Amino acid sequence: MTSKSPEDGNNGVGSEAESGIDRRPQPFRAMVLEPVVQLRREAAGEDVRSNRSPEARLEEALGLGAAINLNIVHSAVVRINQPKPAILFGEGKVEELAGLVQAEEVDLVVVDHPLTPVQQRNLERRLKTKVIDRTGLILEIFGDRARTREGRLQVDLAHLTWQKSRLVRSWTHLERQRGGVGFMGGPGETQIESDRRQIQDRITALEKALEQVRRTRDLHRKKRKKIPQPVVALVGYTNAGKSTLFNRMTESDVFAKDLLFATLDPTLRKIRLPHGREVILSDTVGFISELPTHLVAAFRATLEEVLEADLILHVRDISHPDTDAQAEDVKKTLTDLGVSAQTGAPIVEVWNKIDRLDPAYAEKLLTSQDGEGPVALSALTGSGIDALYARIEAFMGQNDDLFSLALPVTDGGLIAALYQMAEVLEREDGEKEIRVEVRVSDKQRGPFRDRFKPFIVI
Ligand SMILES: Nc1nc2c(ncn2[C@@H]2O[C@H](COP(=O)(O)OP(=O)(O)OP(=O)(O)O)[C@@H](O)[C@H]2O)c(=O)[nH]1
Ligand SMILES: [Mg+2]
Repeated sequence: MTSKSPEDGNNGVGSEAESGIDRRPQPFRAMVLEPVVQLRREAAGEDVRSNRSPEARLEEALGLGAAINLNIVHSAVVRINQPKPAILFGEGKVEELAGLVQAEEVDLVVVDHPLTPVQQRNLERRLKTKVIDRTGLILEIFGDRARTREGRLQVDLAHLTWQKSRLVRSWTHLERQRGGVGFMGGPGETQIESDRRQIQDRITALEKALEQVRRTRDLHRKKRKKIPQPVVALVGYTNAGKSTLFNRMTESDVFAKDLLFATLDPTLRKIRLPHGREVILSDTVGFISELPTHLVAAFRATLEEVLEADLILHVRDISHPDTDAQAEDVKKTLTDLGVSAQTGAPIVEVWNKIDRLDPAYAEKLLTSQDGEGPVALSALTGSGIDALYARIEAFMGQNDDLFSLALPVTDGGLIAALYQMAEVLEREDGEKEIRVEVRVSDKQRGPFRDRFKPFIVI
């Protein structure tokens, strides 16, 4: 649940002074490179990246850059015949890039490909500027977005674990927090080296703090479990439209933007479906291809809402050229998280953004829904949303039980408990007893019977 405490403010960078003076540092002049390793593509039969064209991948990388407000002055797909262990690219290419970095006054080079610590360091030396890879960039975005205490702790932990595993100087948002000015202001290499022990100490401290936060969360969740509403979780690739759909369904206004990783902290809200049933809807962080595994792990706690959901809606941007590859990535991440078709909650695909499709095709999708396959809709315009409600209701309703009860009017506690555990469909207050018709969900059936058995009429 998103909670804002006074300390949950900005991460330091980009916060504006009360006086209204904009103290934001100028955006970094960045260069984004999309390496295409020919050999690797052939060898990597199951590499999902190879399902995407280099241009599409570059575009996503640019989106990631934009998500952290980089001023991208140059971008290119770079073909590599054989990756060089020391510098990834060929000698000639590095020379050329170094010239470009100088000419364009580039402060940061993003390489959308995993870099070994050695490659990163060598490239930084040769290009005379900061170099980060995809993981580094995603960590930066997450660091920038995390608003709740738990979110920040998780990102810090993921960042430190990553840093420790690489044992190499790299700028991090932690350094910025320590008072640096933006990306470049961190301490020097020797300091990081000497900090290595401190990194471990901080990791231990963070793990402890997270444990505490999680315990509190657990308590909240246990409390929630006592309420009868089932949980419906929205998952999907970043920018698929989860938050937009969440806002439409909850009539609320969570942050939804054409921005990768707009949402980081989970949000839960209760909604009433057209037929009266109440469910809790949860919006969460989006997934992306090659989401670093330790980041997935760090966000496990956050994603527990998803793991424990009664129904998962997999929101897809069906208008995106890479929608199939994105769907594969999401499924893979869900599997990594331990949600599978066999063991986890049922998953319904929601094909979003049909307003961007050819109208005839969109119409066909809308009219050919069979109540079993994907639900096509537009979160933006609202068309098709009723079919989604109907689907959720069908899912929720299929295991419901209806009961008639006669309760003594004198027992207020009992009646309060009834409203906690069941959905009251009808109520008739008599002199001595209250007659009610109720609907009880699958997961409440056991406790409900234990408590109300003597009062059940039918
Ligand atoms: N045309 C169109 N645009 C949509 C639709 N749904 C969402 N969008 C747009 O897609 C962009 C991303 O929407 P979000 O709701 O922020 O996506 P998200 O899945 O929450 O993204 P993250 O939080 O980054 O994972 C926004 O610019 C939305 O306005 C839709 O049905 N049609
Ligand atoms: Mg979102």
